[in-house]
Amino acid sequence: MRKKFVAGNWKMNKTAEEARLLLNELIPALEPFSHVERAVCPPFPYLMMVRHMLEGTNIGMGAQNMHWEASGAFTGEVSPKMVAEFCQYVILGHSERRTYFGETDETVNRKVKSALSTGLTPIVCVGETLAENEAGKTAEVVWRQITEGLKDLLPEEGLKLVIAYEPVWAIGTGRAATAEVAQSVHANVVRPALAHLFGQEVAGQIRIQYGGSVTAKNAPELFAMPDIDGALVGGASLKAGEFAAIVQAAAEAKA
Ligand SMILES: O=C(CO)COP(=O)(O)O
Repeated sequence: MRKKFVAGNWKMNKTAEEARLLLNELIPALEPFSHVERAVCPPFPYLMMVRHMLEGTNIGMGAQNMHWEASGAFTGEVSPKMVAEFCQYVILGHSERRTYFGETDETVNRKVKSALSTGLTPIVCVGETLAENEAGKTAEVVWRQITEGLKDLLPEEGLKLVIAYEPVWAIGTGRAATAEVAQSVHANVVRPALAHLFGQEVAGQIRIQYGGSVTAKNAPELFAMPDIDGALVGGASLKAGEFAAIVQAAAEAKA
């Protein structure tokens, strides 16, 4: 049985004060749903503050990116160790990083290996663009992103991964994939690609989140699907009530 996992990707949003206010509301609202794994992923400058605020709760925290090198002359970058001082998770290979910051399957692969060797749980994002989707290339693109992005890992490392399927056309558009479409990609592409790398048994234990315009309204339908093991939430994670309602939907899901 895979434990549902809902993470909020705040992206480049909120002032420190707004972040503090959001968490003041969010922490008590998330408290009752401890059988769902839940995490917030704030911008780097707030990690220390948020770590303090989450002390004594079982709400996790992730960073939104990191470099693969341990240290050195990489102006503006943050190392895996720096992230691991504060966080359990790190989002890697988000489509916004691939699109705007030149990340590739190869750099994602380096980052995943570094994150794992530093004890972080990578949330590895994959997903096709609208053009790729319309050209019927979803399976091909997602298969490549997984098999290249996660290559040369041992099955026991595979076990520690979380995958987020985030179709680019669904991100921030208000046009989420239907539960059936997301389920089909999770079950027919993502999990088989994981099985190809790590074997069926390991693949069956890896959580696959869906991301892209997840709201309190569409979350119950998504979470009812057998291979949708949670969500990576963008816009809706910036509002305490909305994010808590998504976590509640995960807590109440039958699948
Ligand atoms: O990119 C996302 C999470 O990483 C999804 O963003 P939205 O929920 O705003 O569509």
